[in-house]
Amino acid sequence: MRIAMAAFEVYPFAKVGGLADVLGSLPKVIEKQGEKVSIFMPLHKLVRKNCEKLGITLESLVKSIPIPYLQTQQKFDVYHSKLPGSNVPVYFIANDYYFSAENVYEAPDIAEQSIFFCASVLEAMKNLGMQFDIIHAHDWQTALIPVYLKALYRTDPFFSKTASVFTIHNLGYQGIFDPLYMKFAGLPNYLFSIDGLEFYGKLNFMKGGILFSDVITTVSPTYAQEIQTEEFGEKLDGVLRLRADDLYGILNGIDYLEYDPATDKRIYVNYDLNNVEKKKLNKLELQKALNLEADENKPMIGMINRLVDQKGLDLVEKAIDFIMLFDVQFVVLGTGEKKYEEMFQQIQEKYPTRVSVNLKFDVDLAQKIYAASDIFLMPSRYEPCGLGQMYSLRYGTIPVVRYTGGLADTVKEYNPKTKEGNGFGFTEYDPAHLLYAVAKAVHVYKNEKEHWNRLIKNAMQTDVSWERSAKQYISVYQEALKKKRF
Ligand SMILES: Nc1ncnc2c1ncn2[C@@H]1O[C@H](COP(=O)(O)OP(=O)(O)O[C@H]2O[C@H](CO)[C@@H](O)[C@H](O)[C@H]2O)[C@@H](O)[C@H]1O
Repeated sequence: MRIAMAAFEVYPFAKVGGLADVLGSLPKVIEKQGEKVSIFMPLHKLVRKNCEKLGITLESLVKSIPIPYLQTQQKFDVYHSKLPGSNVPVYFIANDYYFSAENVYEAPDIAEQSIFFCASVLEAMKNLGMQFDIIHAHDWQTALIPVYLKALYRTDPFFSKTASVFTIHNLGYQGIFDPLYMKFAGLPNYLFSIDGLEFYGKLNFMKGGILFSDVITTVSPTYAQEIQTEEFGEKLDGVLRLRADDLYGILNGIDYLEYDPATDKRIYVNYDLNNVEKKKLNKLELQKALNLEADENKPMIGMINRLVDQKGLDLVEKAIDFIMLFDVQFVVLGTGEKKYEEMFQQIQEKYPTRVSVNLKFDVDLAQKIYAASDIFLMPSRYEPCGLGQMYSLRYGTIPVVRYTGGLADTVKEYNPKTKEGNGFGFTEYDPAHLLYAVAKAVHVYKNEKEHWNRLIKNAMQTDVSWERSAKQYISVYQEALKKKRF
């Protein structure tokens, strides 16, 4: 099969959150399993910067391609490179007007930007004569690709054998805009209806992706069920129930080659299951680097997140003073909403010797925290899959999570009787429940060394690789070809 993926973030070219990790790793594993994968992404300013840093040169393929049906004179160029560590081609859609913001999601008009990208991807394929069996679009920024395929390109023989797959990485971001963008996008008016892109009087790109793709996936089996309920459905639960037969939940994985504590160059000291005591050296080094008391026996709780409501940070705010009573260290890495940045700054001021708050985006520091921490905190309000807990497991850092979405699919409560389980968690969205889960973890860490060592072993042996999930994607692609509608 020839598969084209389209997304706004691909690691290492541009990363804001977990979407980049998925696009930077899944295609490589699908390729290893014998399929041909290509990636299409915008040539963000950040991509140019990262390519410079990584010594990657981009090859120019075509220049100044117009898109006749859009209400813009803007044209696009296509550049080409490969996903590092693979043969997966990456095609960059370049246009200085739309993709010159400092960061990925900072363009002045993200609706126009997304429309321009989606149309460019399809026009680039035609222009370069690249036909695909599957076009796999990720998140709302690329959700108009399946819409265009079913609307404007429906009778185009070039795409007659192409099926589309749309993956929801996060239903919390849908791309909701003024209906006037229908005209800019060159989409027929009849699509602006309750059975189409209309959403409470607005235009909803993600709704388009859900309704017009041949198959929909999301990033964990539990989240696939949750989003069909009113509680998690973000007002699209009805539409998702309508397409329940074509909706699959496939758990994300992580790149086992890139993220391996035995070889990871970003961490201070490498270790594996056979010499896991060396993990503590990472803690000692990080304590020194972050000006915390260097004490290998102090439990260190790590947290790495985009600082947004989704991540359950209000629970942390309410529980933190009690958590600090356990005589722990707390290391935070994240950027995001101002209110949360301020909240963490205040926590840092209150506990200057035991808390380290790092309000920046730093992938190297992230790995150091995954390796150094004893406990990784992820109390999300909702979590489509979550990668932080997966990196933690791989690095022998015990996750304490709220059992929702992919967190419920990957973290299993430790049972001291059977010695099974790889972490701790809670279900009710409540600070007391979070506190209890942290207390359990700290208690075992401090008083039950044998169980703690078993937990580390179980965590590091948990399979969070892509192998199984990549197979599932391939069979979903085959389903999409069978299910291809009109
Ligand atoms: N300040 C910082 N510095 C360095 N690295 C940072 C960082 N802040 C976050 N990160 C990194 O960004 C990634 C976050 O990924 P997650 O999957 O946990 O959440 P996210 O909500 O972004 O992803 C969405 O998409 C993914 C992919 O499908 C789903 O797993 C998830 O549930 C969904 O919300 C991790 O690799 C983490 O280390």
